[in-house]
Amino acid sequence: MSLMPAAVLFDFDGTLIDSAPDILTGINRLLDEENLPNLDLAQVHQFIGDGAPMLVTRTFAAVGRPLDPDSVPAMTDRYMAIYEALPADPSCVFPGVAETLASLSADIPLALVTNKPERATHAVLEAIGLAPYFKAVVGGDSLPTRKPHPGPLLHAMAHLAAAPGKTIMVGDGANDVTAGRAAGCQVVCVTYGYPRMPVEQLGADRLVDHFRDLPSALADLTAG
Ligand SMILES: O=C(O)COP(=O)(O)O
Ligand SMILES: [Mg+2]
Repeated sequence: MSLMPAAVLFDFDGTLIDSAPDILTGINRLLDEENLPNLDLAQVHQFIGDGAPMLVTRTFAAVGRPLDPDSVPAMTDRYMAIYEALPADPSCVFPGVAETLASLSADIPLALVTNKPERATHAVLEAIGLAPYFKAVVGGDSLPTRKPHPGPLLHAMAHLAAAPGKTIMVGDGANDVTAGRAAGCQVVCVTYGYPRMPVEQLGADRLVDHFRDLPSALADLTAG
């Protein structure tokens, strides 16, 4: 095997899974309950990545009924209950992800570091068959901080006993790059996710158009 990092940390939404259609379904059911107009997929792509409370906050602002900050937690709980009741479809896994994670995880420890709440993250991972590949899972509500804060990445690396300088973060957005840099990691971004800005401008060390290109990008970065 070529030289590889000590560990790899992965973002979830937009990197491993195309979760936006399920998130859209959940958000629109919530909006229906509130007698509000529905969002479309392009809007949801823009609202994913900063955790469920921010998704809900952006949604209500977009349909013209901004939430009082005090009502965000309860509305987020309601959204998560709807989302968790939706069956996760294994076809949401991006091409090449399952095979690549299977082969990487045979050689190095992998962790998931997502802003999606932890309980829903575990449920989706189990439903789509990716759970066995991760030695640690950190969700957006697992710790007092979430990405772009480096805390969740540092927590995952401590769990894996992996040094930041030898660990690579793989994501799809600015939060992943900012958190990765702040945690002392190199960063790879996929180009097919939900970046909210041109992916070339995120400042990643490498971009990959397809998940199957990841092992060679990891080997390149590790070789320096
Ligand atoms: O729940 C979100 O906002 C998206 O989470 P991510 O960190 O897996 O992209
Ligand atoms: Mg993401």
